Amino acid sequence: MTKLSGSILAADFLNLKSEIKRVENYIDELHIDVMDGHFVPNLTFGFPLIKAVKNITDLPIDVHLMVTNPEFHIDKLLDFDIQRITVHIESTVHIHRAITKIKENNIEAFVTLNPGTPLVLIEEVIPYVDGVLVMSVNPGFSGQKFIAKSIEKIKTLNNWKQKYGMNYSIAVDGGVNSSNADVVVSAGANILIMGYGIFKNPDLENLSSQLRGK
Ligand SMILES: O=C(CO)[C@H](O)[C@H](O)COP(=O)(O)O
Repeated sequence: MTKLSGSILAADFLNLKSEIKRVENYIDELHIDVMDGHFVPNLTFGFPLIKAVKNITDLPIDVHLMVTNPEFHIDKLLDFDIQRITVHIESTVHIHRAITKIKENNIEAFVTLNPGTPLVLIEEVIPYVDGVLVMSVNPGFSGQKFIAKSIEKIKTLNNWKQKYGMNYSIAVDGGVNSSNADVVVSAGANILIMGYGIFKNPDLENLSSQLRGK
């Protein structure tokens, strides 16, 4: 089943409540990018924003830590009743420790990798994760163009499910929209994270009815 996840980076933050209310019936979850201006060249609010979003909606929340030393922040995130924490392979030398800690607290753990990072770097932790997020843009900003080579990564990850006898999720984030969503799903992705594709989409109802449940 394909899930749609709204990346609030593309929302109008001055009207965050109405932005979320406008899309919440058409999506399955919200994606919050926490950026530190160091791991990625952009800054966002961390915990106060998560708290604000939790007060607005009951949608499940995926927190994507685009920060160096993500393990410094996992304890604090446990206070927020979130569905998932996504951690970059490039951001810590202790990825196994970070994943284990997240899972011990009954939160889904996803590992993610930048477009320039080969899949082989995450292979060792595949047996421990609930899912893999393929970054299909260089992280930091909404509204960038989908990097076509990401399709190969999605296909390989899909094949690895058999290799490892696992049924982990495959999420994709960056430049996904109405025109390429079908290709991304056919390659094996089951969670489509979209900023512009959801918050700036005048025909979200149509996209949602086409993709959800597929
Ligand atoms: O991680 C991201 C970019 O770094 C975001 O999730 C981003 O908001 C995706 O937006 P879009 O779908 O418009 O590319």
